[in-house]
Parts: sequence; structure tokens; C-alpha cells
Amino acid sequence: MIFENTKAFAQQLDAQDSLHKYRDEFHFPKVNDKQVIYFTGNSLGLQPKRAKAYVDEIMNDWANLAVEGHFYAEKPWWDYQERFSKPLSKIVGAKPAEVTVMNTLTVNLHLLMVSFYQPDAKRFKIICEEKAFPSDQYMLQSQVQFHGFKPEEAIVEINRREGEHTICTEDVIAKINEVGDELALVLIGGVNYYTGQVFNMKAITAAGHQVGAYVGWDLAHAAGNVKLELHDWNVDFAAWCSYKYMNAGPGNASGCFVHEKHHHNADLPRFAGWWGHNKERRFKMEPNFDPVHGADGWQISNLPVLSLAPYLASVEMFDEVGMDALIEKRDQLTAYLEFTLHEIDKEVQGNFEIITPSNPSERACQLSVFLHGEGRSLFDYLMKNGVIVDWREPNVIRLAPVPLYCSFEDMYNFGQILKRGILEK
Ligand SMILES: Cc1ncc(COP(=O)(O)O)c(C=O)c1O
Ligand SMILES: Nc1ccccc1C(=O)C[C@H](N)C(=O)O
Repeated sequence: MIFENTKAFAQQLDAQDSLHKYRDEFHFPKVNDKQVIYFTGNSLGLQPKRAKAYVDEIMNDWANLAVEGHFYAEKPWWDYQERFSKPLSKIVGAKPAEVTVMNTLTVNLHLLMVSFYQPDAKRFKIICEEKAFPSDQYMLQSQVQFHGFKPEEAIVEINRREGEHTICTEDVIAKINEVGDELALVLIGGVNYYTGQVFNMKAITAAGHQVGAYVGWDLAHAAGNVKLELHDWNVDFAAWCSYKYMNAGPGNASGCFVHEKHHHNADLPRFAGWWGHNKERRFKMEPNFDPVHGADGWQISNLPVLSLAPYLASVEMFDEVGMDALIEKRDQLTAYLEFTLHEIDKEVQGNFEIITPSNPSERACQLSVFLHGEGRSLFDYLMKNGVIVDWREPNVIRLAPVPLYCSFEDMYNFGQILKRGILEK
């Protein structure tokens, strides 16, 4: 499609957009009494209006039923997580028994590493991407140290090529083959938080398995954003947070995937708790752990239902919309933002550099842009003028035009505000 950088054209795209109505399903912060242009759904998604009723329901059941709510609430608390199985499994391309919700992201990755990182003197290395999200780096360092290894010997990072911003799939695969039978685990962010690069999860997972390693993914920036086929890609495990593209609220419960091929493996170590115990026998208070055969078997504590409630509201909305429709709009919206940036760059004779891949199969919702020659004052200008963006020193802005609630007109208006911010400097 040939784009135009005009308000009328943007409005026409909104008029043709079948998801445009979902914008009204969200609460937007306001600046100067006007709804903001929100580009930070990759950090904290907006609040779906329907989330409050789900939380209120639990508060009311707690007030009216107290302990009886575990079994007699309309949505009983004791197996509340099962309500996620079907809709969440569709979002990540899994079978219903392969997903569960519990804890928070880094905690879940640690717990899954208990099962899927069992190093020995020969096979002890972990491959991850250079500049992984810091929490992942700390997690991996502390895991290898916990097993008595040195991070500098056990952790192998895949580097970018000289002068490039993103990582080549061939380089990941070459490194996997080079580390070979010393490789215990590949654990990478499926979408890089900084560049927005989407990794070829299918090819990398297959390459890891070829040399006998387990392969897991941190899907913080991928869940609800990219098309995932975790079951078919044969991924061993994955975890994601719910507060970014999944709009479940700050710090809320994480989702996990464990491939069904591992569900009956009694030799796989795990840290257990009563919520992972055989559902029918859970309240018989037996001494020996008999795990549920499914991702639910990795549950530990009884569920934080107040935190699951807004997540459930959101997952049901995703189910209504469907990932295919979402992705179709995502690609058009991201492309329109990219076009707008190029247009404004020309108009202001700027020097913008988009470091996110331009190939649609290697990117999703986010564009990360170097605004060469600009400084923090531009970020302040944008924020003051109702554009919520994420700024990383020295001058990278990350823009996530989330398809559920951002509009084409937002992209046009953002371009105009950006232009004024640069010209008025
Ligand atoms: C890729 C990635 N991993 C891990 C985290 C940390 O997650 P949490 O604080 O929920 O454990 C984030 C974001 O906060 C992230 O973007
Ligand atoms: N949960 C947070 C709490 C406080 C500040 C940032 C976050 C983020 O999620 C950052 C996000 N991971 C990012 O890619 O920027």
C-alpha cells in the first residue's frame, strides 16, 4: 500500500480497521486534558476497562464468601488458572495442558531452569544473546554459580557483527554447533527488548536440539505480540510476563509453557509445592508429591487470584480478537509509523536511524530509533505534549504502536509533534 503522511489518510486507515473499536476498551492517561499517544505498551500495557469487574468479582467473593470462595465462588479460586488454558494456549501456539500462569517472569525462568538446566562437568554451557535484558543476565549468572560454575566459562553470548545492531540467525546456529556437546541450554529473549528484533525461534530451537541441548525462551516482549507456535516448534519451555502486550497490570502474574513431551518425565527435577500436586488428591494432605501431568505440575503455591483476575480479562479479549487479526494490524501500523518517521526525517533534515530490522518477519510491534543529534530535551518535549515514549541514553527512543489500542491517526499526530519538537528546539 502507498502511504500518505496526512491526517485524512490516517483517519481513512482507522475507518477501515476492524480492531479500531478496541481502543475504547482501554483507559488512557491524559496530558493537557487530551488522551495520550501511548508507545510504551512494551513496558506496561494500558488497563482494559473490563479488568476492574474481574478484580471486583474476587473482592466481592472474598467479602461475601471468605474461605468458601476457594470452592464456591462463581469462578472458584482453587483452579482459577485453568480458565487460562484454552485462550492462553491459542495466544502462544500451545496445547491447553502446556500452559499455566503463576509467579512472575524471572522467578518462573529460575524455576524452569531447575528442570531444564542440569549441568555436568561436560555439558554445562548456556547460550544467550549479547545484551540480554539485565534480569536474564543476573538470572543466568546466579544459576551457573549455584551449580558451581563460573559465568565467564559457562555463559556464551552471541554477538552482533561489527557495525550491526541485530543478531544474525546464522551466527546463533553456528555458535550452537561450535559449543556442541558442551551446550546444556539455549535461553534467549524471543523479541529483544532493546532492538525489537524477533529471533527465528523455530530454527534456533531445532539447532539446539540437534546438539542435545534444551531450548527455552523468555517471551516477555513476544507474548501477545508475535505469532508463536511453541508446541510445533518443539520448544522445551518458555515464560512471559503479563504486564506488557498482555495488559494485565503492573508486576502481574507470568505465563509459562512446558512442552507436553516433558509432562510425564518423572526424572526431571523440579521445585514442588502443593498446587502442583495431583488435583483430585490435593486436599488429602498426602506426604508424597504426585505432580499434575501438565504445565500446572510446575505450580507451587496457591494462586494469587487478585493478580490473575485482570490477566483473565485481558486473555479473554485476546481470544475475541485473535492473534491473526492483531498481527495483520500490527504490521500495517508499524509500517505506517516507519513511513511517518522517514517522512518527518526528510522534513526536518534529521538523521534518524531505525535499528529494528525493516524486514517484517524479523520485527513485531516495536521500532527502536536513534535520534542522532537530538537529546533528552526532545524526550521531555514529547512527554509534555502527550506522547509517552521510552528513552534510553544516549538518544534511542523505543516506540511500540500496540495494535489493540493505538490508531493510525496517533502515528500521524506523533509525527507532527516530533517535527515541532525538533524544529522548535
Ligand atoms: C526480556 C525481559 N526479561 C525479563 C524481564 C523482567 O521481568 P520480571 O521483573 O517480571 O521478572 C523483562 C521486563 O521487565 C524483560 O523485558
Ligand atoms: N516491569 C518494569 C517495572 C519498572 C520499570 C520497567 C519495567 C519493565 O518492564 C521494563 C521492560 N522490561 C522493558 O523492556 O523496558
